[in-house]
Amino acid sequence: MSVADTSAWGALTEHADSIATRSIRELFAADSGRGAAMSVRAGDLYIDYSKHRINGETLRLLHLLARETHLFEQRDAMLRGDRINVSENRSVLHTALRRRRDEKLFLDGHDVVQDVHAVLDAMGDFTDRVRDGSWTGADGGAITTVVNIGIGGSDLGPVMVHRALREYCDGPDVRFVSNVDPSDLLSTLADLDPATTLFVVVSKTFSTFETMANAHAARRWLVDELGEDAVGKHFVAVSTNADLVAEFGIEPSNVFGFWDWVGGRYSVGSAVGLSVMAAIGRERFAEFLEGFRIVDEHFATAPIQSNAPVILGLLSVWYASVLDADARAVLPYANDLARLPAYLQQLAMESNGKSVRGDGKPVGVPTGEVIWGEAGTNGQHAFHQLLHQGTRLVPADFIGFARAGQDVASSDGGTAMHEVLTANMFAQSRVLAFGKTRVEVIADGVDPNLAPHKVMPGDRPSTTILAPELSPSTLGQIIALYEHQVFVQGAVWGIDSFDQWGVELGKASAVELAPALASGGGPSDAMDSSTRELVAAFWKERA
Ligand SMILES: O=P(O)(O)OC[C@H]1O[C@](O)(CO)[C@@H](O)[C@@H]1O
Repeated sequence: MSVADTSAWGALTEHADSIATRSIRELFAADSGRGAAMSVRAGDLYIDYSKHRINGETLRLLHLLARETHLFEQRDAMLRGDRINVSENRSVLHTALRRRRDEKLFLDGHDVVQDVHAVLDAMGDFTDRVRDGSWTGADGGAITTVVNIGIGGSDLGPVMVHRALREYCDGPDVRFVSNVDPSDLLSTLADLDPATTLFVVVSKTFSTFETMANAHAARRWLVDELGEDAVGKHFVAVSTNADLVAEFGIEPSNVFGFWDWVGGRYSVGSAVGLSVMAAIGRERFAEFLEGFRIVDEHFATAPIQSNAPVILGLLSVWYASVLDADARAVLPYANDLARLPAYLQQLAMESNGKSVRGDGKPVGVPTGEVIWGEAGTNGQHAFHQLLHQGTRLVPADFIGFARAGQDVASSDGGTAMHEVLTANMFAQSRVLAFGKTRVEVIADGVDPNLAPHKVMPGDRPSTTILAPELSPSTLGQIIALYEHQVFVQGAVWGIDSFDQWGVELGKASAVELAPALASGGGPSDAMDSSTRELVAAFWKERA
């Protein structure tokens, strides 16, 4: 059944008209306990969802929507390993990656938790050796730099986590190459010595064009300097495709596997996190996985009223589908989380940027969200103007931390910079929600002619996620929170959130066009007129 055919859907669309008559300011005025009532804890995360365009009736109807779309049955099906990725006939078990060693989860009669821990042990042994210098390069020296080559889910997770846990990195320098733009690889290798460099080629399929192009170029760079025999000491792989890895020349003992039941964008807790483990060590990586597990447990067991991913997932459906919001801003008030918006773009948009349901029928309501953002306070000096006074509805997620890893005094010498940062975060969500009326502006002595420019409409929704500190555990908790939020959206919409057919045609088209841009190529009459002219312009410029 389409979400649009549920009784909750009809009631929510009617309810949207009535909630539109009451601003967030009015909703707060009517209930002095709203801030406490509309907040929830998941593990170490305190999540405030009070500054939304909702009241008790909205939540009641969203809960009804969850029940009518069998959200909890779908959650349980995912967690026990049913093949809920219907278009690829696969289980979806990234949650198995964070199960404890003594747990069991049988898939087709086989305990996958044992497999997960066997790979984690192998990753731990390998990264211990890289970190303590006993894994040596071809000339007997220790490895000082690890270069992760991958793209999409084989890059965004490791990049984001490595940067987020910067203060925990005490292993080799780790760098990332993803783009097929040669400048990415060349600038990364420019100051490196092949003798002390280790490449981790990460590709679930081991056939992604960009990754293979970069891996082969890196291989040539290494072999030119150290010879063919050096490859085994300087290349390891993370993949589910053992045959193609062997063809590349990487020894089976240097391959860290994962499984078809881990989607690329859900894979940072698998062997895809190998370079992160090299940077932070196996103990910290275990804490990272434990963070995920804490929120997995919460998602699996908390009642609907206090289940954070369920609440956040239903709220995002409310905005995206009922209130027609196209976008959501993700605003981490932590510079080390600067890559979180990019990571969440893939997680949310590759998962739910779809218009048909798992059964191939149209979803029938607007789906997906354009996720974007920037670390605070930088965003305040760029796009917050539109958030505050523009005409578009853009719900925002603020993410902050009570403690900074390192802190310094602010300009007044008394306040710490982290306190200023957090004051900015709280101020932004407050101003977005409550705004400033004309009466208040004029009471401040503003010229009435200028007042319209200074009125802040308010009524701009946001969620605030506050954690004690940015640590491996809290980072795992935040990622799992978002993973499950995305699951909830997809389940309500009836979407298969775990395939990505939409990116395939573009890849095939690039392969088809490549000869026209390679030497001896050029425009052809078979091309559409725009592509033909672009190819012609490309060749003209090259000449
Ligand atoms: O790990 P692979 O197989 O190289 O794929 C990389 C990325 O390409 C995609 O398949 C499509 O962009 C992503 O889902 C995936 O994360």
